[in-house]
Amino acid sequence: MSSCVAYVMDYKLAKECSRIPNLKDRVLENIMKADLVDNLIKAYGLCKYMKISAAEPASYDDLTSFHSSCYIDFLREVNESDDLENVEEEEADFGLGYDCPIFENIYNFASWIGGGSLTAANILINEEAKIAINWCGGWHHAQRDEARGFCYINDIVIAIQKLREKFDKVLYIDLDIHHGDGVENAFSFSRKVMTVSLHKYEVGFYPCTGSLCDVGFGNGKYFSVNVPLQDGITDDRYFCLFERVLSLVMNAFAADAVVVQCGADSISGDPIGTFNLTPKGMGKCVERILSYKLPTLFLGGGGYNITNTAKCWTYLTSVILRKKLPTDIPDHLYFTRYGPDFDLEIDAGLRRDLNTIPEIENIIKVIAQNLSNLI
Ligand SMILES: CN(c1ccc(C(=O)NO)cc1)S(=O)(=O)c1ccc(-c2ccccn2)s1
Ligand SMILES: [Zn+2]
Repeated sequence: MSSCVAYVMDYKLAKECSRIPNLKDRVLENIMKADLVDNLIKAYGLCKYMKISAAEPASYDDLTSFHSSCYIDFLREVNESDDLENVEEEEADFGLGYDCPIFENIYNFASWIGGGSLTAANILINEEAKIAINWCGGWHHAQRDEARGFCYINDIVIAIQKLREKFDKVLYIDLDIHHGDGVENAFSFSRKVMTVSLHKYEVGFYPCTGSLCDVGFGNGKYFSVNVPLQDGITDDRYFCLFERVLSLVMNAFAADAVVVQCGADSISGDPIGTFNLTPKGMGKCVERILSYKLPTLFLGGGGYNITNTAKCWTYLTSVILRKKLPTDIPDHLYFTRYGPDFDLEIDAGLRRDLNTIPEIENIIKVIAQNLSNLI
């Protein structure tokens, strides 16, 4: 059955990396997360409604379409090195170490990360589908010449640059609890890419950027939109804010395509995140984005309760496909990971919502003022 939705699977990412000895926890966790998502989507029988595409690895030229050649050359050097200790003195120059440790095969890992979203972008460019999904993508913190915040390659920037070969203006929407700083920085001087990030903004909360007055620079002034939030925001208040902000954005920016980062660390119960959203709440934002009827690329991102992340992205896949799913988790390879409730739904927690109505009204007022400069 032909479908307007394409689903990119990074098969080789998991295979390529699962053989790597002493792979760092965070990287391993991301591979496990991808495997959980793939298996849950398959278990719900959603693949029959999508065109399944295997990710192609990004080439050196693809990676250096955004990242500096000295950064990518260093990743290649590490990849070929048989003694990781002898590259340690340089790693700090490229943000490697701590949150982004180096490991064997790091270049191959990077090319698969970049390749998944690039494959999805090409599917939209070639009109093989109207919507493309890559839950393995969404690494929004990586900068031109350094890894940051568990992100080695900014697959989102690489994909947006590729989309702009056909679509003049691209709207980027970031729903991860963390500010999408790497994508915003890449396009902060551009009028052709509008970045909209809804995120927690609090002293000491990574990456500590994305304030309301952060609007872009030069020619790109007012083409960066930031929605700074506090702990505990709920579905209703988040969607009300999302709807009003995106209405202002769509009125000021005639997008030809949309890219959405759906970081699941915004969902209640995440060990790092402190919002109180549920997949249904994020799903209402996805439905609003689908109503624009534009070529759209959906990507993953953060999410550190990996079974909740798998539930969230499986639910969002069903929203994109307009298929209603039974809430009982179907039997499959990882069924036992979903106990004790074995339920697809994630309930909101009891966390208090620290976002007040006056603060939300002020956010809307300031964003409206800023975007009025573009009309
Ligand atoms: C580097 N950090 C990031 C960066 C990016 C993200 C992210 O998900 N971005 O979208 C999350 C944490 S950080 O300093 O906040 C943390 C490092 C390790 C953290 C941690 C690890 C386990 C449990 C709780 N917290 S938070
Ligand atoms: Zn995040």
